[in-house]
Amino acid sequence: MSDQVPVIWWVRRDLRLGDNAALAGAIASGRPVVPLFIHDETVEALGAAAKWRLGEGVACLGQALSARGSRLILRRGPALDVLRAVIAGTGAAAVVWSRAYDPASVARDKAVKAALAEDGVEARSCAGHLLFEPWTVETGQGGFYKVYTPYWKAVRDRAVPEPAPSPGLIPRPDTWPASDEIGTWRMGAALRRGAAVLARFAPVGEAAAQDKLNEFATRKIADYADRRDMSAADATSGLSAHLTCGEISARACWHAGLNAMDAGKAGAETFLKELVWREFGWHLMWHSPHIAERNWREGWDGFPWSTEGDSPEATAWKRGRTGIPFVDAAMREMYVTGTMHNRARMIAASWLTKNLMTHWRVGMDWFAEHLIDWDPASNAMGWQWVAGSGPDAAPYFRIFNPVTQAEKFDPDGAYRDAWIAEGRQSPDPRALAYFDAVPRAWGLSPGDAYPAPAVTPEAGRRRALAAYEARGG
Ligand SMILES: Cc1cc2nc3c(=O)[nH]c(=O)nc-3n(C[C@H](O)[C@H](O)[C@H](O)COP(=O)(O)OP(=O)(O)OC[C@H]3O[C@@H](n4cnc5c(N)ncnc54)[C@H](O)[C@@H]3O)c2cc1C
Repeated sequence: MSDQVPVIWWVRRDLRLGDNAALAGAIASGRPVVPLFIHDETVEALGAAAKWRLGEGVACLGQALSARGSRLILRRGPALDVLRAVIAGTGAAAVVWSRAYDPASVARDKAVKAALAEDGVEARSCAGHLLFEPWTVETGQGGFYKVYTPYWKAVRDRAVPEPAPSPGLIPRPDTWPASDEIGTWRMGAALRRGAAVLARFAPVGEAAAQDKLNEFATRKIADYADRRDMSAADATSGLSAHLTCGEISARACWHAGLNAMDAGKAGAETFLKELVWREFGWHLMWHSPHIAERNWREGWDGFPWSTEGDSPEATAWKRGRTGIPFVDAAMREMYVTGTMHNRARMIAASWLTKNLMTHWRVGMDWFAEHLIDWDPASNAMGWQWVAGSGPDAAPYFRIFNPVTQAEKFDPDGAYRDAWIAEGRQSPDPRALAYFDAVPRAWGLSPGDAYPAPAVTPEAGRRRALAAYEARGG
């Protein structure tokens, strides 16, 4: 086969040049590489914030490729149709991509692989999104792990290859296939005016991700274990959206953590453990994909959660207007930055599923719409963990009290002050940004009175526990 027959690098959740086995494999073939991003039905299905963030990441990768004399070709349509069209147009003989593990992508990729094989085109998938392929971690009995700690013990000493450097040269074809302009895809359309606010708060791209990792490993990782729960402390890596988009590899993060551990930085192991929570989420989703659809434990199916996403209580939760400052601060942080502190996610989720007795799916779907770091596995695992219906979940009767949680994790009120404007003399700019981020139709203004809670922590707790006991504990 001629060396000039191109290879297509099908770009998906690996918006990076460094440590990218799919790209490296394409280059190693010695043939011209056609980087291709497809706006297919899995992109169409994304929530508003995640779609906007992906679009920004794709644009950034396009610029990085152009700076190296390559290009990112953009096409829209069902993945197989687009691949066949680009193969026909370029004469490409192979397609290579980084694996995805959510059920919709797995089904698509299987179908694409089979169809391309029938067409006589080589199709190869590579690892890259995770540290450990989900099927490679097995219990002694040959099953999958349902509890985090034994999973951690099973993987913590595994050898993880060092991240590979960025390629020097990306060979280009003589002629490029046609490409859409990303602007015509309007990936921020569903966010409306919220996109401009997010753009101020969300760093994008491989270089930004690497900077964040370096800064974290140099300045923050030593205190990570002690300070990661302090919601206003800026003590975590802030890498989640970069990881979700694949702008940095999990291996690069893992090795930064290992190096910090070798250097005696106390919080480093906790950081590795958190990276492994992400792995565990994907392990669970791979082996039990229903985790994102229904109660992982069937015993919860009869629980009297409200499934009404637009009840007055659920609506107040969605809008950051519950009257419980820690919960409201959390929700507002999400509209402005597209992310939410982990402790705040737990408290916001607990308030919805326990004090407001609303189904975790309502919350999971809402987060999926508004998080730029939306990760189907971590989101589903997190919600089912808080709700009590998941594997290795927090017991239902352990109900977070947002007032005592605030005393512990936001002792000086800095987090609540950062995100709540009502009643403040000179509100924080971030608190004001919330009013620019949310839909005008909500009719909110910083001069509004702060709402009184519809349910107090004590009353909500009693109601939730009564329902739990009626279910038989
Ligand atoms: C209800 C709920 C929903 C969540 N939804 C998401 C989601 O959609 N996307 C997402 O990336 N994370 C989700 N998480 C996990 C966690 O809140 C975020 O990963 C974390 O807040 C990201 O901030 P960071 O990058 O500064 O994390 P760090 O504390 O710096 O951790 C480093 C990395 O480890 C991983 N990680 C950390 N904590 C967890 C965790 N509890 N579960 C899984 N992975 C973790 C993330 O990839 C993170 O970037 C959810 C948690 C809960 C309780």
